[in-house]
Amino acid sequence: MDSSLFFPPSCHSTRVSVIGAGKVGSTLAQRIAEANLANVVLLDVVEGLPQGIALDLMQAGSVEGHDREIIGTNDYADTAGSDVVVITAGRARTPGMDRSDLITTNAKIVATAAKQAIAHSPNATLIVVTNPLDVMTYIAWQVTQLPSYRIMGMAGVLDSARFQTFIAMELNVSVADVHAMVLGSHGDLMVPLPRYSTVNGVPITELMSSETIERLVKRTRHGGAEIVGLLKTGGSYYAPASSIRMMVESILLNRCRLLPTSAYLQGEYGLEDIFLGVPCWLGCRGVERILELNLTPDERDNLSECAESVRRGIREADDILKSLSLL
Ligand SMILES: NC(=O)c1ccc[n+]([C@@H]2O[C@H](COP(=O)([O-])OP(=O)(O)OC[C@H]3O[C@@H](n4cnc5c(N)ncnc54)[C@H](O)[C@@H]3O)[C@@H](O)[C@H]2O)c1
Ligand SMILES: O=C(O)C[C@H](O)C(=O)O
Repeated sequence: MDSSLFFPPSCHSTRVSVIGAGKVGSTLAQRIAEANLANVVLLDVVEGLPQGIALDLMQAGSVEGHDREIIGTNDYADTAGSDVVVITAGRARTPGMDRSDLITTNAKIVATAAKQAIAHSPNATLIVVTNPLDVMTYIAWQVTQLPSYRIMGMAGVLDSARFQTFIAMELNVSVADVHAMVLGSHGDLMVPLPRYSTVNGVPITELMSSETIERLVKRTRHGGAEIVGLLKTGGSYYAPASSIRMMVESILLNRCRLLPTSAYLQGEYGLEDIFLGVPCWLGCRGVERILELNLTPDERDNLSECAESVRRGIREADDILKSLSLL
């Protein structure tokens, strides 16, 4: 029998490359394959790690019932032609650390990873996850020179998911009805927006006292540190992987969902030349459009404070990368 009948020439399958096969990267690979969104290439510097995880995930696929290919590799050539590249490579913080303490280690990792990944996939949309998030997204943009709409950072979906969870837990209602919005930087200064957070359209300001809302806002701002304090050896990864999956899906399926995203600002919210969390429509071109919400003077001031702290981080990262001739 002619075996070519069983192996027709392969056609283009959507491909997502995940750089960094640690907790977040490997969980994301699982989420993407099990949602049947795309084939996945998982890359790490540790030999055997991405290969082992990919093989394990492929074998899970035979039970989960998807035919997605998951490749593990240490070679960027295997990521060629990716539609989306996600960077999760780098160190995670441990108790007592701030995300900004990771700048020295992660700036170098992200700069090298972004450059190599985009060299092999020049048409990809790039999503940065490594912390400190808004600083690392700026670094990736600087080294790749991608058009700004094709590069973004994931944090707002995760921070909003945390706020949504805490609201649902407090009111004892289904989280499916809760929609929340968190803007700004991925750090203690982030800007949760109770005015734009609702239970099936009803603003939470109608459902809770201002003291309760303030308590939930504070818990959201420290949501990452709360998990780091419990896990001790690193940070969260299930909710981050779900959040990245949602962004990847909106891009690959051109769903144009309105998601809080660290995006390049060129005058929006009175800010320029910075990546910061703002509401964006994500579609096949990446950041299709940024929504400028009406903010109160306090909310605007909080956003400016976020921008200042991100700028300090960018200056620190730039100095490190220049000293290493990476910029
Ligand atoms: N933006 C967010 O909301 C968010 C959420 C969770 C985690 N994070 C961040 O994501 C990063 C990864 O977290 P994790 O829990 O998966 O950490 P992890 O330690 O489990 O995994 C990191 C992986 O990166 C790999 N790596 C290191 N240098 C590399 C390089 N040059 N090229 C390729 N791979 C390299 C390591 O070998 C490791 O496997 C951390 O910086 C963490 O703070 C961000
Ligand atoms: O808190 C961390 O260090 C990881 C991540 O940014 C998170 O918010 O869970």
